[in-house]
Amino acid sequence: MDKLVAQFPKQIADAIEIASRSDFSFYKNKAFQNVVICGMGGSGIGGKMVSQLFENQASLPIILTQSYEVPGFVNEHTLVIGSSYSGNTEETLAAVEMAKQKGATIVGVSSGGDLAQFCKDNHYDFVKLPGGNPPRSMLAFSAVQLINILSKARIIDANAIDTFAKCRHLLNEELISIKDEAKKLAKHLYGKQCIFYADSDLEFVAIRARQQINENSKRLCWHHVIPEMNHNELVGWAGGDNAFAAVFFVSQFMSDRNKKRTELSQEIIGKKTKHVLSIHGKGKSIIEESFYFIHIIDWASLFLADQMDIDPVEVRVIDYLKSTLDKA
Ligand SMILES: O=P(O)(O)OC[C@H]1O[C@H](O)[C@H](O)[C@@H](O)[C@@H]1O
Repeated sequence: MDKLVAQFPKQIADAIEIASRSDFSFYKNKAFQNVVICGMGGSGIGGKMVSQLFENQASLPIILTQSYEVPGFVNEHTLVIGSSYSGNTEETLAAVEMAKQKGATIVGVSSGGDLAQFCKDNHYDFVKLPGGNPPRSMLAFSAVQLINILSKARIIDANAIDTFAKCRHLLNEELISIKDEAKKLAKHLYGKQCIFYADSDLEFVAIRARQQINENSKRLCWHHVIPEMNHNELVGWAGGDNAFAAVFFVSQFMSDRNKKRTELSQEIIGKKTKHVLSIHGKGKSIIEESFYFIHIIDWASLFLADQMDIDPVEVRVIDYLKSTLDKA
């Protein structure tokens, strides 16, 4: 897993290369009214990332769905993107099948599996990713392909992918500080109940933190966002103590009001636990900044696993669940 995380900056370039070779026809003579991305876990996070990062710029609503179904509004004017790294995740496969029944335009993104076959059988456009790795380690690949599909359809800026190229440079330039921050974060989380907070525009960053600590470090944790947590979870901190470690991802692009809310939340939480850490963003755009945060998170989840002498790769409990479901 260390090798895969170290390759994250390079994966961005490799993913752009795959995107540049993709030859699509799905958008020709189509006037889409909405977009639905279907994806779970390590593939779903790419959909969440893209739907949030391009929310203000996109000409259409972009929704992520993480279940066996697509929303009721899906019809022949909907673009549905099925994103599953293995191509075999049953929720995603059921959702794209339902989208097909509703006459939606479908594009698949996977390394193969049943999703590849489904796209082949139905003559849907398909992007093939390099296979053989845990889906969560291939986020750059799935996110870049989603961006490429959306920009090809002119739903987002045609040059959106260029911003991703800049992320690679930022991650390479900042590697030492990224690893230092990740070590600090892992130390902060060790032996405690982890809670991640981010501005609501960057919820996917906090979700990525939760997912990576769950799967790589095998720890329970949760996340919430500013400002919504100010209306409920902050009160729950009445029961908080030093067993909890709070982490705030502080974006440079946060509104002044949310900045103030973050500071006040930190002050209030700081009265309950001495373990409150802020991680400040770097980068010239929110896209660069989110890749910066994600690289810190990914490394931290491995450092934490190492401190606990845990194998970050195995997800035996998910394998057990899936095989039991298969027999049911
Ligand atoms: O990207 P996919 O192949 O659809 O996988 C989605 C998810 O499936 C399983 O639950 C894996 O254990 C997760 O790690 C993965 O993120």
